Amino acid sequence: MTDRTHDRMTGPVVERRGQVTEGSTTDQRLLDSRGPTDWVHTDPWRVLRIQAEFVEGFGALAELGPAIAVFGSARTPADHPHHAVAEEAGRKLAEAGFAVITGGGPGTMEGANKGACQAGGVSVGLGIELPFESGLNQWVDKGINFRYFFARKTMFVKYSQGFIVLPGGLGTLDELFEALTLVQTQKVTSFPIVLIGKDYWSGLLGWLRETVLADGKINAADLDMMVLTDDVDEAVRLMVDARDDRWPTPAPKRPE
Ligand SMILES: C/C(=C\CNc1ncnc2c1ncn2[C@@H]1O[C@H](COP(=O)(O)O)[C@@H](O)[C@H]1O)CO
Repeated sequence: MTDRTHDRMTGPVVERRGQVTEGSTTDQRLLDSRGPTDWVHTDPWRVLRIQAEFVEGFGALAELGPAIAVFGSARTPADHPHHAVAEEAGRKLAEAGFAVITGGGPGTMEGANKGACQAGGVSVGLGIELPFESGLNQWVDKGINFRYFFARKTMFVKYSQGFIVLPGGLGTLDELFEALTLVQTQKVTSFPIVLIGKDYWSGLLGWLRETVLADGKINAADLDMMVLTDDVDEAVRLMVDARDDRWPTPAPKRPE
């Protein structure tokens, strides 16, 4: 007969004989509020929190409809021309029937949310928990706060039909290059990426062409994934065209 008195069960994991490790059971940890709390910082527990971020994000955004993400610097002052461009982009995207998704933070994000909100559109902010608290800007009407960048990034790509990228720093570059990689590897299809700000972005595009392309690290066609413009109307038109290609106007219903 097996002596089960020394079995240790932690959820689905059973430990016996030499494999038994010291520690409390899951129930004990749940019910004994005086017990150690460091277990909530363990990886298995973190997985549940990550899962919860996906579940909450998918739930909150499932019925958003066509949306465009607008990226750009968190540091753009409200009186900077880039802020006005972001506001114009948010407004014109909303007027074209798009929800506008930003990182929900200050600067360019706030500009785009303000434009969308004031135009009566759906203004979304996907915030990120950072060591320096900034919170969702006041123009976000539907906001989700994420702990994990990767869960948040999934939401941007899953719920946007295109990206508009205004001048920005490392965060913006990360978002731009992630989108480019996803399009290049065909993880997303029919996904326009428009850079607004010729003066700001020309240097980067020149380096991609003259160094990265010249050295054979990308194909010429990869550069065509981005359109560079100063014209917000052109940026919005490209988004509308992509939407129309993807969802052509449904044929009128035949009378019953
Ligand atoms: C820097 C400050 C606050 C930062 N708060 C942010 N809130 C939400 N999203 C953010 C924040 N900072 C960066 N992001 C994301 O990256 C992009 C901007 O980063 P950049 O380095 O400024 O270019 C932006 O699109 C967000 O998605 C206090 O001012």
